[in-house]
Amino acid sequence: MNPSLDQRRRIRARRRKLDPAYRRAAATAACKQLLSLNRFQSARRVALYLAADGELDPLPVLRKACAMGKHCYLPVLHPVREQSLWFVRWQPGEALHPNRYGIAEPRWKPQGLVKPWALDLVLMPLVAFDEQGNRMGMGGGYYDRSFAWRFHRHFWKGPELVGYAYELQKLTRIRASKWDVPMDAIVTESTVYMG
Ligand SMILES: Nc1nc2c(c(=O)[nH]1)N(C=O)[C@@H](CNc1ccc(C(=O)N[C@@H](CCC(=O)O)C(=O)O)cc1)CN2
Ligand SMILES: Nc1ncnc2c1ncn2[C@@H]1O[C@H](COP(=O)(O)OP(=O)(O)OP(=O)(O)O)[C@@H](O)[C@H]1O
Repeated sequence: MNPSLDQRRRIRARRRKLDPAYRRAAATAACKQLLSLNRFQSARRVALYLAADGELDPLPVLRKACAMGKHCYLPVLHPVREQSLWFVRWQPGEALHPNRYGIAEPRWKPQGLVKPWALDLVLMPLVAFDEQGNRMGMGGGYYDRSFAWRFHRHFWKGPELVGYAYELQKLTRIRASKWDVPMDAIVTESTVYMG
């Protein structure tokens, strides 16, 4: 069996088993870590995600960011571009609908859409990471496709890509594929790993 498939399944299962009290404490602690970063404080347009499958919950960050006057965006499966993402402005209380994976997303409207390169900071959901900034996701290649243009940029690399995950999702080393877009930093409930 493909070892990374097996690993993906194992980590997802471990993540789902965390108890609610730990989840809440971790969501608060990770939010504090993120808020302490200059690159978060100076970001105006921030993309986050809505937690699914036991992911570390960025809702405290979303609330705080909105209160700080930042514009918050959520990933939406691109209607025509295969396995790619768009980002749609969203605020707590606005309507959400499940996408084909059952993950809640806002309905896109032309005026609320932003291209990935127009964001300042992207909080990336992930299944596993390593300290070098390598990321293993859910296996759809969505974030890799959406930020592949980064490979052709030498100076301006667009938004800061910040992984957001539980400490238990850290692996010693992830073997990156050529299409894997590395992250600039990873924030967990206990640490910030800087790329
Ligand atoms: N919260 C959150 N939102 C996100 C992502 C994410 O990782 N987390 N994505 C990050 O890319 C995109 C969605 N990507 C996903 C890719 C695969 C599966 C998934 O569950 N796949 C099934 C098998 C495939 C199927 O059901 O058709 C599985 O692995 O069991 C879910 C989301 C956009 N939104
Ligand atoms: N830029 C790209 N162009 C074409 N195909 C790509 C690109 N990036 C990834 N893929 C394809 O997507 C598939 C899934 O990639 P991978 O397993 O790295 O996804 P992932 O990062 O885990 O998923 P996600 O970003 O959705 O969480 C691979 O088969 C890969 O060939």
